[in-house]
Amino acid sequence: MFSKDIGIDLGTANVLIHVKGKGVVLDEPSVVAIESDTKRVLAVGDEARRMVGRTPGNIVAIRPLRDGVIADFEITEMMLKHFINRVGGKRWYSHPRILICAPTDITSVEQKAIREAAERSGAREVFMEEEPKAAAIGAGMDIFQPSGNMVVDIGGGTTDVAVLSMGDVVTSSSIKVAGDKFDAAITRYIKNKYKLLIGERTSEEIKIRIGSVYGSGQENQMDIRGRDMVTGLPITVTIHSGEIREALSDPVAMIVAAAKSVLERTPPELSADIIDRGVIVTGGGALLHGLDQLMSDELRVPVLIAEDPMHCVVKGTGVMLDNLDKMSKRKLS
Ligand SMILES: Nc1ncnc2c1ncn2[C@@H]1O[C@H](COP(=O)(O)OP(=O)(O)OP(=O)(O)O)[C@@H](O)[C@H]1O
Repeated sequence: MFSKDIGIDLGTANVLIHVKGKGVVLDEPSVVAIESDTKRVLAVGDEARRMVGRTPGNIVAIRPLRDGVIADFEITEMMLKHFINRVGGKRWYSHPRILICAPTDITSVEQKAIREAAERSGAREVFMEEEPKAAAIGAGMDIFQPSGNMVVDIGGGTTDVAVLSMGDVVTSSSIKVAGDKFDAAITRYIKNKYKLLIGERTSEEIKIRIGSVYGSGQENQMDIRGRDMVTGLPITVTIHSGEIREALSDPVAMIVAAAKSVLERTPPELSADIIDRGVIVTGGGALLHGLDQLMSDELRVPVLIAEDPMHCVVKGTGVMLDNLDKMSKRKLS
């Protein structure tokens, strides 16, 4: 019988929802546009994102989850409820079970509040799972055997590195260096080199279109527009992949260091498994050109980019929902 269990990847950059039997039904940015004086919500998701950096004074487009933590709890709750209701509408007559993967570093108070928000949206039961676990399962790893599996999930706010065995995390590290820090590094580089101010969305677009972290011959260029810091006027500058590589070298080195530190703390038997199976990279950051070659050079183990890396966590929630009764699960108190 069709069940309405749903899995949610509540990410700092994107929220994805998986409905059992239907697959991924929602994939939208974690952005809410509100009227600052009345606090009225004007738009959520894609529509709100189009407003980032382009709103008049009384409208603000907010990313309520930033740097892997909940920066604005009230808005996060509103956004979560909005998305759950959008997916379920009035059809939640059989109250669903909801499994949520939230950022790794949120506090127990925040976890409790997320659960309550989901319950108020009609959930019968709410479960929370660790993001790297869902990412590994969604990437197709069998983490329930007594063998080592290593996943590096590079999202918007955080990079989570974990070695999993027998269904649980053995060694891990979570750092607040991921897609947002890449964008900030690009903004800084262009400001210093060209005295050009660009917006958050432009730096993300540069990263996605010509970003590269490994000099492999595939060089691209892009014309960017922004405000000249000296004249104050709009100008266009052409930038190249090599420059973005330079801009991203520090944050990428921090991710490599986090992965090395996890490998160094991993028991030798599990390390041997990782050499055989390789490290899997998930999350939007996995799409950065050349990341697999760079990491594999640095870590000296095979590194593979997951198929459809931005959907791994939510796909993992789908698999976990199928096994909810069998799997060891952590229900919030
Ligand atoms: N082609 C691409 N190349 C590089 N980065 C990309 C690409 N596409 C998306 N991204 C980046 O991926 C990030 C979003 O990834 P993802 O949706 O996995 O994060 P999230 O799950 O919301 O974040 P978190 O795991 O921190 O909660 C953004 O920073 C985005 O700019």
